[in-house]
Amino acid sequence: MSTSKFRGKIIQASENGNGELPPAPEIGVAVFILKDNKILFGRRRSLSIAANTYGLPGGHLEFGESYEECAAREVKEETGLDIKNIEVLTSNSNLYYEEKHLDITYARAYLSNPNQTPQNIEPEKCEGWEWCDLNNLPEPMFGPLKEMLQSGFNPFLITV
Ligand SMILES: Nc1nc2c([nH]c(=O)n2[C@H]2C[C@H](O)[C@@H](COP(=O)(O)OP(=O)(O)OP(=O)(O)O)O2)c(=O)[nH]1
Repeated sequence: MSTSKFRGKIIQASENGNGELPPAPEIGVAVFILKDNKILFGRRRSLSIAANTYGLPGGHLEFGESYEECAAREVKEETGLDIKNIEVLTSNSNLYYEEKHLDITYARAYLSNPNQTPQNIEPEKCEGWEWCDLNNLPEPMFGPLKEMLQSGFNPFLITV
């Protein structure tokens, strides 16, 4: 019988009655793209978790990918932008809405060509991209991201 651990407790596949294990944590990468004093945010559409909130470009880590590779790939897929100087800043783990366990790594990056403008390549997932000031952040914001920024996390200043 297969087992899994949930909140420190060993769980057997039969325990939830249908023979399924609890869902695995989701590994995500979200990218602060910095331009002058602005950060790129997009308003999420209803297909994804945290619908209608503002979040950073990003997505799920694929098998064999580094965080930096994931950051570059997701940014390109979602915005068409090429980014450079990608640095991993921090990670956090959240039980979000008590439904999903999100393990998110945040990276920072800059535009390879500062004249590039973001395109909304996945309009089914995002309403569009906006450059926002750190002192005038868009609302409502993706919960864990908001908590991090409200606690004083500053992607412009953090040294890694
Ligand atoms: N894009 C993005 N994801 C975030 C942020 N904060 C945060 O916890 N996440 C989590 C939600 C998901 O568990 C995970 C991936 O994000 P996503 O929901 O945008 O994924 P996606 O559909 O674009 O990616 P994919 O499945 O195509 O790889 O990261 C954020 O600011 N931006």
